[in-house]
Parts: sequence; structure tokens; C-alpha cells
Amino acid sequence: MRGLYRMLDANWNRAAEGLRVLEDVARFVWNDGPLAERLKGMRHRVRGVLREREGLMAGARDVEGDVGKGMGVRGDGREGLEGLVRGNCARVEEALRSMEEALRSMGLERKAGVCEEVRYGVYEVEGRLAGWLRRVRVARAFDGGVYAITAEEYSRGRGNLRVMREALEGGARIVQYREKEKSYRAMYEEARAIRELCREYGALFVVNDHVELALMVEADGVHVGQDDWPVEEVRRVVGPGMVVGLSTHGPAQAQEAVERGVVDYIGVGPVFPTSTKKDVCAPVGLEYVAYASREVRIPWVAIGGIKEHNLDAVCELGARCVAMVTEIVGAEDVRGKVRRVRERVEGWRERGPEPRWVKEWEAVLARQEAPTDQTRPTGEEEP
Ligand SMILES: Cc1ncc(COP(=O)(O)OP(=O)(O)O)c(N)n1
Ligand SMILES: Cc1nc(C(=O)O)sc1CCOP(=O)(O)O
Ligand SMILES: [Mg+2]
Repeated sequence: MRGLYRMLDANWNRAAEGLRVLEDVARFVWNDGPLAERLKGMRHRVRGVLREREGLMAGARDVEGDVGKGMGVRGDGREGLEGLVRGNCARVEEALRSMEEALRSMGLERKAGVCEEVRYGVYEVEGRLAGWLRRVRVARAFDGGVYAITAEEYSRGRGNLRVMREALEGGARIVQYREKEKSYRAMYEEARAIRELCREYGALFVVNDHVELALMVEADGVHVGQDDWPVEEVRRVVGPGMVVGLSTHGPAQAQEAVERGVVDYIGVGPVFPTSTKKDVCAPVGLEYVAYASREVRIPWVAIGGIKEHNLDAVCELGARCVAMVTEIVGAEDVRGKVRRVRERVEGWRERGPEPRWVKEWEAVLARQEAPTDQTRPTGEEEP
């Protein structure tokens, strides 16, 4: 029993300390009173669970004889506030899990249940943070971005990896891996390599259609169309940390996408005629771009037949992000092409109309650290 009390003592303190750090971040950094209160309540519950056995734990304590002394705390490699919060969530979860096991083995089922409940509460806080960080990344990438999509068949004999490297060098902020013909194995190898490249350049990496591939290569996001997997299921499977994009081809689909509450951005297109996508619908035209600019409350990207020569028509309506396939991958000088497109998109960002999503996401774009209700864009799900 002494060993179990030693184990409880160490983890009881670890859990309470970790919860205290999270509470202080919620209180002093995020200014999120309700979250701070909740974390405080969790800390008190954990403290309460073993208070009457404090003497037994103190009696079992043997700091000098601890074989794990000096092992240090393992961080998760992330820096700044994110690292602090993630590290402490992990610390609390591990400590509570350990307490649960010890308490169960002592026949203290009710106390173990309290630890389990608090542990689930911490998962929720972690999910909330992941959702917040996801939105910050999306907002930044889509506000003045070029979204490059792979298509080896139009790449003048060059491989996807080489073309996407050049696109990233030119300043693409989002890269989508879209392949329809390759084997799973070939897609896996290629997606993994492009994923690494995107990390190097700080760009978002999105996988088209294949949720399982996105998970395997730890992509930042997954893009699905109207006839692909339902977005609710995609969100359920990928969790709060991954970006989910959905293609839309008209105002009704855009409204529905926002109302569903689980989508981070929508594709708006095809704006112009395109033969890149085989089963594409008729062009939706610039009217849909104008609608998106006026009405859509989440980030969106214009797509379909967009070229350097018709880019201005899309941007002057308020598009802050443009997706291109053939115009980029088929360019002789991919780097130069993306650089010019990006400069034009950024130029319009300065002088063009402000789309509705940018107004509504002002706080996210300003990168406030708080995942509070006030700063969450309207219509967004609570992660
Ligand atoms: C950014 C972006 N928008 C739209 C699409 C098209 O998706 P979908 O309709 O599922 O068609 P396929 O690309 O799967 O043929 C997209 N991929 N990316
Ligand atoms: C993949 C895709 N999705 C579209 C949509 O409207 O949802 S249009 C499209 C193809 C875009 O290729 P390009 O830039 O070569 O015209
Ligand atoms: Mg698809």
C-alpha cells in the first residue's frame, strides 16, 4: 500500500499543479473567466478526492528514495503558449490516469471515477485549444493566399514534389494533394514528402478526398466535395485540430456549409470554365464570387479556370484566396507564376472590398490568444 500512496501523492500534486497553470492561462492570458472557473473547480475536485488521505500520502513520501528523481518533465516540442498549454494538458491527463489506476487497484472506485471525469474535462479544454489554433492558421493562410493544387498530368513531365516545391518558393500558402489515378502507396509516399516540404515553408497542407491518407501523413487538413464523405463524419474522425474544407457550387450550398458548423473554409466555383476536373458542373460565374464576398461568414477560396489574366475580376469582388491547378502546375516558371499571382492577390487585399468573413474574423486575424465565446466567429462550432 505504501507504494500506491507514493504514486498517488506524486500524481495528486502533478495534476493539481498542471490544472493551476491552465487556470492561470485562462485567467490571465485568455481573460476567459468561465474557463478559469471551470479549471479551478476541476482542481478542487482533484484536491478533494484524496484530502482525507493526505496524512497517509505524506507518510509514504520518500523524495530521496525516488528512483525517478531528476528525470525531468518531457515537453511536446512545441513552443510558446501552445507548448505550455499542451504540455500541461498532457501532464494533467497522465497524472489523472495514473491516479485512476492506483485508486481502482485499492478498490476506491468512486474516487477513481472523479479522476476519470476530470480527465475528460481536460480533453475538452485541449480540443478547444486545438480548434482555436486551427482557426488562426486558416484565417492567416486564406487572407491573401495562393492555394496550389497538384496535377501531375498537366505538369509538363515534372513530378508533383518538384512543382510544389517551386510553388512554395513562389509563396503558395496552401498546397492541396489531389491525385485521382495513383496507387495508395504512391499517394502515401508523395503526400508524405509534400507534407514535409509544407512544414519547411510554413504552408498548410491539405489532402483531397482521402481522409485516411490525411490522417496517416498528418496533413493540416482535408478537402471534400458535395458527393464525398459527409463533413460531420470527417470532422468526427479527424478531430478538432484538422482543417476541413468543402466544395460549394452556389449560394444554397454555401449557406448549408456554414450552418453545418464543422467546415473551416469553402471552395467557391467553378468560377470560369475548366477542363481540369472531369465531372465538373457548369461555371457558376462571378455572381457567386460576389455573393460569397457579401454573405459568407467563413473563409473561402475561389476556384475553377482562374488564370493570371482573369485574376483581377475575381479579386476585385473580394476574393482573398485563389486556388489554381493548371495555371500553376502547367507554368514553365512555377515560382515566378505563383509570386506574381500572390503579389496581385495581396495588392487587392490592400485596396479591394473587405469580404464578410474578414470582418467577422477580425479577432482571429489579429491572433488573440483567447478561445472565448466573444472571439469565436459567429456560426462556428464549439470545439
Ligand atoms: C479548394 C478546392 N475546391 C474545390 C475542390 C473540388 O472538390 P470536389 O468537388 O470533391 O472534386 P475533386 O477535386 O475531388 O475532383 C477542391 N478539390 N479543392
Ligand atoms: C478541382 C476543382 N474543383 C473545382 C470546383 O469548382 O469545385 S474546379 C476544379 C479544377 C480547377 O482547375 P483549374 O485551375 O485548372 O481550372
Ligand atoms: Mg472530392
